[in-house]
Amino acid sequence: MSAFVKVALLGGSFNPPHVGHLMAAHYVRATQDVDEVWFMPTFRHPFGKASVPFEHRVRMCDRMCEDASGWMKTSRVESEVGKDGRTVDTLEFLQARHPEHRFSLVIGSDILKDLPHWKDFDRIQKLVRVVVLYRAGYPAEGTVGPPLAEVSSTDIRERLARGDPPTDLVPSKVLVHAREHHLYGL
Ligand SMILES: Nc1ncnc2c1ncn2[C@@H]1O[C@H](COP(=O)(O)OP(=O)(O)OP(=O)(O)O)[C@@H](O)[C@H]1O
Ligand SMILES: O=C(O)c1ccc[n+]([C@@H]2O[C@H](COP(=O)([O-])O)[C@@H](O)[C@H]2O)c1
Repeated sequence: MSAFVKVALLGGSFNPPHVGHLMAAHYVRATQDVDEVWFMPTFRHPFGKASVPFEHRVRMCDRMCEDASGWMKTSRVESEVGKDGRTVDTLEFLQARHPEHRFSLVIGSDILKDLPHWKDFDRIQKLVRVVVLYRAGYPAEGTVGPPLAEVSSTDIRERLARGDPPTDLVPSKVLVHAREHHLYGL
């Protein structure tokens, strides 16, 4: 057994979290030799993507983690790095803070087209193992596993906007939080 805690990081807006994120976490934990999966909501999105406040997205991710036995967590680290939300800076910060952990970075294949615009993706690949999941609709070289759920936060926000509650796509505890706080027009 490794002396290190092996942590897979799944960064994103989580606006809101959905079953695609949940399935991705389960898939990674089941197949990619990791002990924990951490959801890492954006604080300052590098491309300026607008979302409901960070605290709500953290709390919705927490609700999504509640039924797992501690291996699925939410990290507030993006609010602590103090820079402009670039993943390379977050990874350096986490590695300095947790020398006892071995991190990997998980991304969906929809993100591959954006990587030329990321800061220092070459350095990211030197710092950590990068796992690219096959997001349904985005086939690409080098992905792992079968196509994962065809669901996005964008679809969910659109359904909410037209009064069609996406109870089949969002963990029920996440929807409870969104309802209690009147997020997304609920
Ligand atoms: N259904 C899915 N299958 C595989 N990966 C996913 C899926 N949904 C999201 N991801 C991955 O999870 C990470 C965070 O995604 P994010 O929170 O931006 O969700 P999203 O559904 O893509 O949101 P939006 O529609 O608002 O862009 C990204 O790496 C993304 O590729
Ligand atoms: O590091 C970068 O330059 C960079 C540029 C854009 C996005 N990211 C990260 O990519 C992850 C997914 O973002 P998104 O747009 O799908 O919500 C999230 O963790 C972002 O911080 C990172």
